[in-house]
Amino acid sequence: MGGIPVEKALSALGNVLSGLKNKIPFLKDGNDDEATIIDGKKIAADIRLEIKAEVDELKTKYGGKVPGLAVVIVGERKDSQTYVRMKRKACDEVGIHSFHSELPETISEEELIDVVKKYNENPDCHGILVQLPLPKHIDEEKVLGVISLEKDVDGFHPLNIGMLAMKGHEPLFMPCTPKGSIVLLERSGVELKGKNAVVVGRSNIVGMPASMMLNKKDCTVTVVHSRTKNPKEICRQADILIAAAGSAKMIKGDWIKKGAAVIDVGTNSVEDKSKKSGYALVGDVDFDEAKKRASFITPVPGGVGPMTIAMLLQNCLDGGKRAIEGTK
Ligand SMILES: Nc1nc(=O)c2c([nH]1)NC[C@@H]1CN(c3ccc(C(=O)N[C@@H](CCC(=O)O)C(=O)O)cc3)C=[N+]21
Repeated sequence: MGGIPVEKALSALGNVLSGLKNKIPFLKDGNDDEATIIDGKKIAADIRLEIKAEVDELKTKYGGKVPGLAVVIVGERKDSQTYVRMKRKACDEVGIHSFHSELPETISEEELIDVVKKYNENPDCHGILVQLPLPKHIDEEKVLGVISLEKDVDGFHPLNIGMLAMKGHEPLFMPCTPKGSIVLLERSGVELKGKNAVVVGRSNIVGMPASMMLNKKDCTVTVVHSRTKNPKEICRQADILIAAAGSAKMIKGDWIKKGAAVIDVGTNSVEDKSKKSGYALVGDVDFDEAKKRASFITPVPGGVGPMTIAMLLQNCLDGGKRAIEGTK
């Protein structure tokens, strides 16, 4: 069971050791005051290898059956097309079959719902992802609510979110970005139990589920949002800080408690003439300032982003396994 135990253990150990290195004076290299940078790209690549091994195992055991993911994209937004391309490539890499529906901007809500229902009924499809945002004439929640609970690999269905919130319940799937943030902390050896965690932002897809997941991990959680009176003072109490506000570099060095672990979920594109594309991706945290105070910090890009996709693959594998093995 569980793929390649030796490589897996060594890699996990490597991640924890590179985290510990900064904590133990004689192991530490470089500047004492700088945080360990959590390498999301590397951790996501490790996870993809683990997933690939499990997909292969499933395939051998069940006569060639593999998990299947349907990706539904409406319209021609450049960023959505990029994300969808990355998801497709990641599926190919681990051996998950992917189905694609590229639908015109003008599609009606009913037609889109029919596409989702077809995938609900397709036994070779174990996960359905409707790329957000959808065009304005379509009610996102209505469409997401049609996705079968067992195939809700984004974890956005109200019942999955409800089970995440409730004590004594576990959702079938958890949203990928906050789940990826927590896996980054765990694989870096950051203890969560009893810690003060602050989540900046309360969106349905990141901030709100992140706060519930941290609560389930026994953190004491505070949510900071646009109406919070003293966000800086509250952030300064955080042992764990998750920034998901969607505002470039809003979290400055003096918002960070010394030794905090900082996960930056922001992906803001800002103009940058030195780049060929004309823009650069920056987080919600002022990275250069924050790394002087934090003990751990994620970069943007290369932090949470790659983990979002790794967690999507993990959710597909989990859904595919439940369906193929006939368990619930
Ligand atoms: N139904 C749905 N599910 C989603 O999970 C979903 C969505 N809709 N809509 C859009 C957002 C955004 N999202 C990202 C995925 C990967 C990176 C990622 O890998 N970023 C790279 C950089 C990529 C680049 O250079 O542009 C990084 O941070 O290193 C970022 C963002 C998933 N989303």
